[in-house]
Amino acid sequence: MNVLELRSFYAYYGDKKIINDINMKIEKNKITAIIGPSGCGKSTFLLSLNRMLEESGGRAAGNILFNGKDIYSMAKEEIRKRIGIVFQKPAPFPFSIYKNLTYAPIFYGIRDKSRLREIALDKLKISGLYDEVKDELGMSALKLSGGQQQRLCIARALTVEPEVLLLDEPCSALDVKNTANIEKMLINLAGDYTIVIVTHNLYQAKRISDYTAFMLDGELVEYDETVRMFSSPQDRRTREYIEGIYG
Ligand SMILES: Nc1ncnc2c1ncn2[C@@H]1O[C@H](COP(=O)(O)OP(=O)(O)OP(=O)(O)O)[C@@H](O)[C@H]1O
Repeated sequence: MNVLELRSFYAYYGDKKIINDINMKIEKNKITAIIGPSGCGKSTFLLSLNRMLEESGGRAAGNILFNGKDIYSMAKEEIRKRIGIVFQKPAPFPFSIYKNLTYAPIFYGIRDKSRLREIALDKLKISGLYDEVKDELGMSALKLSGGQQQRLCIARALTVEPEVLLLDEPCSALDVKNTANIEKMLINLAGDYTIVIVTHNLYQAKRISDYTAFMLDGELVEYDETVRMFSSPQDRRTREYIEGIYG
């Protein structure tokens, strides 16, 4: 079953076409990796999926269906709640760890203190941070390490129970150990959430994703199960990209 479907989708910054006629279905509760050379439009693609494209000054044309409904006909707040996003640079709010985790649920109307605590602790556990911070929930999130901050940002994105989690190079500022922690977490999350991850790291795409999409100059060149894409790419350009990086 697919959660998101792009139909003849285009994205522009000014007159410049960044995304060119993408048709694609994104499978529910799977990890889909978006790969491609720098500047090919991966981030623009991701921002399009929850309408943050507009905030960054871009413009969309064509359709993106979310559970069959066009996201451009839905309220932005609803889209943001149901399709969360985490960026490359960990960016916790300059508040306590606990407040980072209750901020969005409070914004969306949850007032019950025990419910808020339950949400915060649950997401900390999911992110694997609980044991590391359980006695310091009142501490500023900015005092956490970079890897912990990024796990907190993912936990925070999950506090409003999105269906889809978008991640834009979430590990590129992290070391190997922190990257491994996040990859493990994402694999665990995939049973309950649909994950779309932009990565320049082909090994990462191979390790964690079920499907991989290869983009070039704003076009979707090839989209397939990750195992197939890496073992027998159908398009010469995909093969060259994969081989170029490896070789
Ligand atoms: N806010 C913006 N305003 C104008 N042009 C932009 C904006 N954001 C991105 N672009 C342009 O859109 C094109 C695609 O950028 P994008 O960030 O989507 O590529 P990318 O594949 O994610 O690149 P990288 O791997 O380097 O992050 C680039 O030419 C970039 O300069």
